Amino acid sequence: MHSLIDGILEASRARGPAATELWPAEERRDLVASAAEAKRNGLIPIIAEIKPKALGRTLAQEEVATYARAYAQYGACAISVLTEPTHFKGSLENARTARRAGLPVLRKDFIFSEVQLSEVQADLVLLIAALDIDLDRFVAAARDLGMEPLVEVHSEKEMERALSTEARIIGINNRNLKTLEVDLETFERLAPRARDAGVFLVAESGVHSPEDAVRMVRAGADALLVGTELMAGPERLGELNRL
Ligand SMILES: O=C(O)c1ccccc1NCC(=O)[C@H](O)[C@H](O)COP(=O)(O)O
Repeated sequence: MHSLIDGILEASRARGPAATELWPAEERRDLVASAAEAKRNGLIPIIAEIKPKALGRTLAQEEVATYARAYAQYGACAISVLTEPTHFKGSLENARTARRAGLPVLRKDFIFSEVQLSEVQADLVLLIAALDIDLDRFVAAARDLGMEPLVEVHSEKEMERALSTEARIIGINNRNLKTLEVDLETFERLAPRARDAGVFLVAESGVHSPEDAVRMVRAGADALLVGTELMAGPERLGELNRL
């Protein structure tokens, strides 16, 4: 793992868990249904990310709300919110604020203990296979809390591990968490195996142009997760999600 990630995990351990909140089941929003609706509307389903790190600073809640509303307006199928504060300058509050825009919210963080799962309400929660957590246990624990797990992989071995769980949504991260290099070929290489298994497949990271977006869809993505490009201008979503 890159030393940056080691630092993130260390900081999280030092912070300790935030106050527990219980998920009200009737409020849950479904990524798969939302992606299907985007497709019916002629759009590439995009999970648009609120990634303060891309701007090099934390965001005021008003700014988070503005991004979230713009993402909804430009047809995102969900919003990903980085909640990690140390490196990504995110917060749990950002997830709560973003959810008011009406879309499903994915909590994106580095989850290595079950206690973290209860820190904030979300519709989906990211579980990173590379963190070597007990995926079966975490997938079940996330569902128990009313959150759908999105299991992220970056290699064939991690893909097999993810497919051996009850996960219904798998994300292939084009960013290598050991080197931080980004290569869209990663998705193209790993996608066929997941397609055969029939899971909902998300292409994560490295999408910066309509050509990149179409490339990921042609390779089998059911949805794309885009951060940096959209933080520079949420209106870019209106160009990226055109089929
Ligand atoms: O984005 C980073 O620099 C990063 C570094 C270390 C671990 C994870 C990292 N990113 C998390 C993500 O998964 C991305 O924010 C997300 O996939 C969007 O990627 P992008 O569109 O390339 O910003």
